[in-house]
Amino acid sequence: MDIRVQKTFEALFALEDIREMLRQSLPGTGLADTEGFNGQIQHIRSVLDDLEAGTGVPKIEKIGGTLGIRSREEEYVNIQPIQAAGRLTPEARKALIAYGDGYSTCDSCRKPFRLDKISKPPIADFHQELAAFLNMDAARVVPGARRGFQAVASSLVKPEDPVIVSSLAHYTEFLAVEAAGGVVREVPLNEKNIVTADATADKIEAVIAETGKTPALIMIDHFDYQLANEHDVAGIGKVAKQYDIPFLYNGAYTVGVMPVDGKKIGADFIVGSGHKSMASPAPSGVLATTDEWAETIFRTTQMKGDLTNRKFGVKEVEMLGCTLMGCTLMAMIASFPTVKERTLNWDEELRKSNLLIDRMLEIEGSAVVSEYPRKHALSKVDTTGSFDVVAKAHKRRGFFFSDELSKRGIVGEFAGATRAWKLSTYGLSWEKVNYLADSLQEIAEKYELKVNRDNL
Ligand SMILES: Cc1ncc(COP(=O)(O)O)c(C=O)c1O
Repeated sequence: MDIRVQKTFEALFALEDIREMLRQSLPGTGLADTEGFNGQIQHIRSVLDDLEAGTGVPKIEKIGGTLGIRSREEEYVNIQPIQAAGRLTPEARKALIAYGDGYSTCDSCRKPFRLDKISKPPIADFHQELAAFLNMDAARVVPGARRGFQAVASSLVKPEDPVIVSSLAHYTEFLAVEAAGGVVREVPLNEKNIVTADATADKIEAVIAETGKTPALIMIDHFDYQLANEHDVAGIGKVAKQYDIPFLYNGAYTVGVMPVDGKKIGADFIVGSGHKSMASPAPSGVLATTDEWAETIFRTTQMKGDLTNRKFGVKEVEMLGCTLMGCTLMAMIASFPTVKERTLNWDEELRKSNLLIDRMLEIEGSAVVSEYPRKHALSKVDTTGSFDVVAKAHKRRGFFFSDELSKRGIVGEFAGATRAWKLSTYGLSWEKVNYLADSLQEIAEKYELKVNRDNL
């Protein structure tokens, strides 16, 4: 179904739901049956009827505007670097409405009273599917990848313990280590801005020589947030085994967009971000582990009340009992079939990413800062020698570029950024990627920058 039609159906269902809720909560007030309300529902219905009959063109923009629906994906080419793979599926949007109440997932919570054990809706099954999806033994949902780092660091890192991270590690890894009292030790990048297995082993040796302590944990991002370069996680997994150091694989930029096999990588922990890469609302994420570590990370409380003797033995300490409740989790579950499916199309996403970068490199003075050819849909480019030259002489300065892009229906770049900036092609159709590439070259030529189309 056309995405605009799908969204319109959703809007209709939402309005009908709201009307029903108002009828139930405020019966007899007529609030739910005003002329405007019913008229709007009627109007949307007729538009959809026309569409079905093949006779009408829907004025979706108008309907979307009335309901406040964000329509950036349908009407624009959105190159926002970090939102692309987190955008919700229509199924997730429906789940948000249906499960909006905070504890709505808990209606059928029965013994042993824990989120990951609930069978209706099928939350327990989802946890198993998540673990299988990552080829790990156990999984929990967490409020963001950062809470996954925190759970692991808090379980394994003691005060003053060194923890190995990448020189491109995300700041939330630093904070997780700091909260546990540990100290980060960064692995340097090689000349291609990659973290290698050898450099990791050297850093471990250096830390042992300096502190007399074996690091308590290694945390490495498969693709980092600055350049989206791919780091040698499988090699680092082997090094971690050799030194007997637990290894946390940060899949914030991979879990949900490309296949991730925890056992193959040799990861003891896999952390993913729902709102970054799993078409889920914030804050959501996943923490998966092996049987070897599950009891440590998902340990249950031993605490007993001194006056009441109360115990809550089934609750997991690091999860604070239960984690994602209500619509956040249900939307994650609703998107999961699509998410699983789309990881199989990663090669195609890479072809689109490379097509765009190739065409951008045809603009004289443009460069790619990320490794190239691209292995990710997110890239950092440097247009200091092209669009920024124009910006310097333009009365709108750096904003000329955003003006030109938005005139062409392209959004999501950081307004005013004409030097080094990030963009993502994730989820864009071929048509949109080609249009984007054409537009960039068109803007370049408009301002007399040379475009070498030799590769075409
Ligand atoms: C590489 C990387 N790791 C972790 C995170 C944190 O993810 P979350 O927002 O799910 O906690 C981010 C978020 O920007 C990231 O880019």
